[in-house]
Amino acid sequence: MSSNLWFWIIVVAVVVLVVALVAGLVIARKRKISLAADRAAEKAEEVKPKGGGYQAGGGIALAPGGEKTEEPVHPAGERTEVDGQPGVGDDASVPRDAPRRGIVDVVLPDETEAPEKPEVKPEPVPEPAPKPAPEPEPVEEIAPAGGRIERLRGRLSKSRSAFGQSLLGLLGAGDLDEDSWQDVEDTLLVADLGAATTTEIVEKLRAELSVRAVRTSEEARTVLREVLIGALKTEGDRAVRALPHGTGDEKKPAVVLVAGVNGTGKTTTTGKLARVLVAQGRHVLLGAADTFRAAAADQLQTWADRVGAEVVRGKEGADPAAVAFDAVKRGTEAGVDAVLIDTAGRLHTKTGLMDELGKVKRVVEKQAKVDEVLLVLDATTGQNGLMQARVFAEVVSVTGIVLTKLDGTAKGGIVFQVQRELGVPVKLVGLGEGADDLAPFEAGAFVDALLG
Ligand SMILES: Nc1nc2c(ncn2[C@@H]2O[C@H](COP(=O)(O)OP(=O)(O)OP(=O)(O)O)[C@@H](O)[C@H]2O)c(=O)[nH]1
Repeated sequence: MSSNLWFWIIVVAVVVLVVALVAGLVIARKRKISLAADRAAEKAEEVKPKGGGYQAGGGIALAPGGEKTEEPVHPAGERTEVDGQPGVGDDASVPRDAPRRGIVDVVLPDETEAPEKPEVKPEPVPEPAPKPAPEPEPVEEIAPAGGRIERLRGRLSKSRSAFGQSLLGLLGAGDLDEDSWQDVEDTLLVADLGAATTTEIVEKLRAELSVRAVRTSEEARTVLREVLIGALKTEGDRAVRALPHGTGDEKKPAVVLVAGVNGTGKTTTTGKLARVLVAQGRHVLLGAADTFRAAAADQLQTWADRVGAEVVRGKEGADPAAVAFDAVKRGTEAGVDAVLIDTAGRLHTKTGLMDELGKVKRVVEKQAKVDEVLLVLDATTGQNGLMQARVFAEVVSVTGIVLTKLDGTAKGGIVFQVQRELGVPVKLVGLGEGADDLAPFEAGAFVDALLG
C-alpha cells in the first residue's frame, strides 16, 4: 500500500473518532440536564414559603425616622365597669412616654447633725377631769339560806341510791325473814351508820313493822322515815351561834372557831358561813389562823373580798393563837357581829398540833368567849371522821359538826354516828364547792333526801 493511502485512512479514522466523541458528549450532556432540572424543581419546592401559601404581594412600608406621628384616639373612651380590672384599651403599664424624673444631684444630710425639726407648738393640756369616787366592790348576790337543803336535795342522790333504794326494796317486799333482816343490817352498816346505831334502828323497825301490821311498801316507807328521823334526834340546838351578844355599847361579837383535819373544807366552810351572815345584814371579820399554809390565808382573803368582810392575818409561820387573838380584838373594836376563825388543818393523831389548837382557844378566851367550835368532817372519809371527832372533842369541846362533801359520797350515814357518839349536833352540811352550797342540817329533809 502506498503511503498516501495510509495517510487518508488515518485521516478518516481520526475524523470518525472525533465525530463519535462529539456525539457521545452531546448524549451525556443531555442526560445530565434532566437530573439538574429535577434538582431545580426540588430546590424550588424547598424555598416555598411555609405560611400556608401566603406570599407578600408588596414590601414593608417604611417611614422616615425622627418625625412625631399622630397619637391614636383611645378606643375605650369612658369605662362603665369600675371593679378595678383593666379594660380593653387600658394601659397595662406606665406608658413609655410618661413624664420621667431625670437624674439629679441630691444633697444628703450630715449624719452627725440632727435634722432640723419644724417647730411644733405644744398642744394645750386639757384640765384633768375630777376623779369619780371609787365605787365600793360589788358584793355578790348570796342565795337565801332558808330551804337550802330542799334546793340541794339532788346533791344527795348518791347517798340516796346506795342507801334508801335498797332499804325500801327490802322492807317493801312484805314479811321479812331473818336473811332479809340481815340484808337490812348490812345496808345500814355499808352506809356508815355504825354497829350501835344499826342495831338500834333494826330493833325499832322490827317492832314498828309488826305493831303497825305494815303490808304495803308505802307504809314501810313511812315507818322507816320515822325511825331514821328518831335516830337523828339530838338534845343539842342545831343553830350556829354566830350572832353577837349584848346590845348597844355592851355588844360583843360572837366568836366561831373552825377546826378539823387537813382538807376537810374548813376554809371553804368559813367563807360560806360568812356569806350566810352577810346575806342577813351582819358584819363579819375573818381570822386567818392557818399560818402553816400561806395559800390558806389568801383563800380566806378571797372569800372575804367577795362579801366585803375584813380579814386579820399573820405572817406565814406566825403563832396561830396570836393571830386568832388579834382577830377577836380587832373584831371587838370594830363592833362586828361575828369573828370567824379558820384554823390550820391538823392530824388528830399528832399531839403537838392538837395541843396547839387547845392553846388557840384558850388564848382567845382571855378576851372573849368562844361561842361555837365547829368541827368540819369530810363525809367521804366515813368511819375515820368519827375517830377525828372523838379527839377534837376532847381538846376543844366541839359544839357543832359541819359535814362536808355530802354531795360526793354514799356514806351519809356518818351523821347518825357522830351525833350519837359525841352528843353534838350536826349543824351544817356542805353539798358542793359552790359559794352557797352550805345548808343547815334538818333531820326530816335529810332523811327524805336519803330515801328519795
Ligand atoms: N364537793 C365538795 N367539795 C368541798 C366541800 N367543801 C369543801 N370542798 C372542797 O374541799 C377542798 C378543800 O377545802 P378547804 O376549804 O381548802 O379545806 P381546808 O380544811 O381548809 O384545808 P387545809 O387548810 O389544807 O386543812 C376544796 O377543793 C373545796 O372546794 C363540799 O361540801 N363539797
